[in-house]
Amino acid sequence: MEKGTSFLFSGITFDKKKFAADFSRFKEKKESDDLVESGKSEAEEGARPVKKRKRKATVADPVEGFNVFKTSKSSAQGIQQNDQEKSELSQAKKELNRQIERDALLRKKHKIHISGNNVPSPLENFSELSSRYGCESYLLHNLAELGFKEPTPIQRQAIPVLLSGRECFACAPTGSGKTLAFVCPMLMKLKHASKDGIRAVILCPTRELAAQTARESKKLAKGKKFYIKLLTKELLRSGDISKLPCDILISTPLRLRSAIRKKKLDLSRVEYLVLDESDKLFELGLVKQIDAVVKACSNPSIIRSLFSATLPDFVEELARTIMHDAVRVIIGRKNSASELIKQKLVFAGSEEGKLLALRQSFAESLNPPILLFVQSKERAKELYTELAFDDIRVDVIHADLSQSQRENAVDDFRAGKTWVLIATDVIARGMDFKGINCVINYDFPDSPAAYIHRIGRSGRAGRTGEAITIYTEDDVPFLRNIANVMAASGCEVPSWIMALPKLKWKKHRPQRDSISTKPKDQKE
Ligand SMILES: Nc1ncnc2c1ncn2[C@@H]1O[C@H](COP(=O)(O)OP(=O)(O)OP(=O)(O)O)[C@@H](O)[C@H]1O
Repeated sequence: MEKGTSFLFSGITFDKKKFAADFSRFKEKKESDDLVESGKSEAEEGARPVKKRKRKATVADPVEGFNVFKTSKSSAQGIQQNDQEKSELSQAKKELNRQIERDALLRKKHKIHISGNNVPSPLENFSELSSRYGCESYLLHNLAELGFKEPTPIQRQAIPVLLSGRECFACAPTGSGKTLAFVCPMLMKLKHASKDGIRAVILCPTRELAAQTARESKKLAKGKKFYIKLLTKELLRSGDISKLPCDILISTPLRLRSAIRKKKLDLSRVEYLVLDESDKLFELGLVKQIDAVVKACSNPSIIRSLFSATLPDFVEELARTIMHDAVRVIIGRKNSASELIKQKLVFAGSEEGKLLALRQSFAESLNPPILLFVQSKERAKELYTELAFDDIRVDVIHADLSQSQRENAVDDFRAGKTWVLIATDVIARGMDFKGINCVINYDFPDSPAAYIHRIGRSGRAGRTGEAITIYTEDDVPFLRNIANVMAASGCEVPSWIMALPKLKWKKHRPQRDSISTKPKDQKE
């Protein structure tokens, strides 16, 4: 990728060298004004329109330095025209500078950090979707109906980037509206439903997230007949799905690769590919599947984008190998937790101590909905068995459950039928449960990224939330990394934790004593 340019702290002086790209874009625009009759060029779509210049048709266009055959009259006219051109050029430069300054202020206000060439102006409001990009009324209507008054910071910047036909990798806090940031431009670019094969693909790491994304996309597309399909097991079994009309296909990588292998799908016409929770998708277990999908999406003009709340350097490096002239958008600090979450660390001496502390805190004040994370499905089952007989509406979700059991667990939690949901990391990413009051890390998370995603199930869409992380002696060496995340998002951390040595952290999933309080001979 080419070296990034950030306008964030730029002044108002127009530096031709620094803004060579913008300057040349401006020049190109002037030169092509008479040629472009309708429709916006990519550059025009990106920057706000610079005042259009009407060229005079009376004088033959001089070729610079070769005007020796001109009459004195025409050279006088030429000088006059030159003056006019100069003054128009300086006006346009001023306007461009003002725009750059406005963009910088807006980005600064919303903590939008960018790098890349000719990054389009961020959105000031949703109505710019129609004034700048000709957005259809159904979409604006749906945004209003969903109660979205203002674009979130990631939406302000990523939507114009994608609408300008640029590839994008984006990192923004959990619960900050990344889904809309990629679905909205996708719908706008696709324009109408078509039966010409699959035109867009969204990959999500889990079935639950894929189902949620499909549902949210349909809400945004309401009133417009798009074919938005979730690639389910049933759909995959139902014979030839290659003929199925499908504008947007949403899937997990495993299922999609399986469809590609069985030659059930043709992805050669895909125009847009989104990798949601991209760092998860690039993890060892999934990267081969992603590779297969990326290869199958062979359309040379495909626009790819990567979104996540955590974007480690290795993902950026991988992304650079597949993306062209991409724009990088970071909201706030990279790899940080949402500032809306009050984070706490609690020490427990043993597994028994953990359970006791949990029961006590539930007895004192239970403020559902609560999401409780443990490190494995075995431990999820054990904790469920312990709490199921307490006077709490508790449920559990993990990978050993059938798809319908998993769906029911999510639906009941969403509907408020379940107060406390015990979960493994299977729902740690992307899941949008409205108004979770508290996330409890019953077992310490196995990485800082897992911590950020787990606690990010609360404190979403502008609401506040709470996160409690229980740690034992085994977890102490890893405390510092979590404490760093906490401190970076403004939470207080005991000084002794900040004084702990920094550890290079791979995966921390220690062997823990059983949660079960049943005597050994009564355990299954
Ligand atoms: N412009 C907006 N104004 C208000 N709410 C919004 C806006 N855009 C999205 N939301 C809401 O914010 C919530 C979080 O959005 P979303 O699930 O896309 O977050 P995310 O950034 O993808 O989070 P995660 O990193 O956890 O996947 C959703 O309930 C969504 O409906």
